[in-house]
Amino acid sequence: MTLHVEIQHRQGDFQLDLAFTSQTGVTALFGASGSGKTSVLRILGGLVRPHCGRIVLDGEVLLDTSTGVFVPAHRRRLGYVFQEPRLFPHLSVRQNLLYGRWFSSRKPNADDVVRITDLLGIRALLDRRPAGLSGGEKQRVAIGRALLASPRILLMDEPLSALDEARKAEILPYLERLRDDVQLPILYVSHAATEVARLADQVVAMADGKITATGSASEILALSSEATSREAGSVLTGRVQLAADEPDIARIILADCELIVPRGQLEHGRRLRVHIPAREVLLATVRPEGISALNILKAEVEAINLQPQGIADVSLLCGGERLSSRITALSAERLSLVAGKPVYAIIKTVALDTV
Ligand SMILES: Nc1ncnc2c1ncn2[C@@H]1O[C@H](COP(=O)(O)OP(=O)(O)OP(=O)(O)O)[C@@H](O)[C@H]1O
Repeated sequence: MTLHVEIQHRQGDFQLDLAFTSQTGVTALFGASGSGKTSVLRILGGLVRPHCGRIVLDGEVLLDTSTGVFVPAHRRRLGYVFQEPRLFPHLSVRQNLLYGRWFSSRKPNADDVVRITDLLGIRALLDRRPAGLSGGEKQRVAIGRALLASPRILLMDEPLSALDEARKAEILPYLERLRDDVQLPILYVSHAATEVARLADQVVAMADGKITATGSASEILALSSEATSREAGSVLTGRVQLAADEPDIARIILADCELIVPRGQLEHGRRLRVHIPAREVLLATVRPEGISALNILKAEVEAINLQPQGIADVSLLCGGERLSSRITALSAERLSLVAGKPVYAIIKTVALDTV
């Protein structure tokens, strides 16, 4: 799958001006509120016609303002999942799920319904009404409805933002399954670094209607640019290991070290990306004792970048992994940090943001 997007569009005082190409996998449109992410999705979905633009999906031109091509929304075969599930309250889950077929050229059959309801863990809910479902269940039904319309790509607009942390944790593994098992291309709008770290193969960072950076999740989330500074940090990839004698925790096995995190809904053996915000990584020059943090990693200072307002961004090497720590310049000075110095990186387990 290749999606090529070029847009120039003014709405009120706001100007969108961007171009990007996304490949198979999950591409995240990542940026602060008001950066224009939803506007891009609405234009892609055919809900808004931009002043100037060209959108090509796998060689098919969906929009080209220079030649007057505008494929209407219902013919684009794109699945749309919004922040709110937008289910019909008077229809059962089954009827809600099948609603999307009216707009699909490929009608789902009974096998499709079984496959998708199993994938999303909603088969037992088929005869229920939306009013009786939890927020997480409703959103999984909304995802199922979008999938049953056989989309070529799924557009997701902050699909977890209306949910509490527990419901987010419930849905994230299903999105990972869509990415890994179904291999459905997803364009995922989010301002949450945690979700982007966990899901995205490619990140398009946006600010003020423009693209500020594109790259892998680890490249973009390591940046301390204006768009990401609050969440600057590292993205580490490992495999989940669960042990019967450790019922509450999971170990994330990385290249040369491991992290302990709350078990939550994590599945044994699954590849997982964890985002560790730089502000949650403390440094010590001797191994701390009598401390509640479970993750204390041996590391070496790679580089120190002094930032405005007395902040120091410290890049660390932990075995084969690169970890960022954001401390005050005063602390860096007091610890006499220099490149090559051995240190201990202390990560609060709850700060791992795997959920
Ligand atoms: N129909 C419209 N008319 C005028 N301005 C609009 C319109 N729709 C959106 N905007 C403005 O465009 C800008 C981008 O909005 P958009 O919703 O795309 O941002 P976003 O990054 O998705 O933000 P959020 O995460 O808060 O949804 C905002 O300043 C918004 O006020």
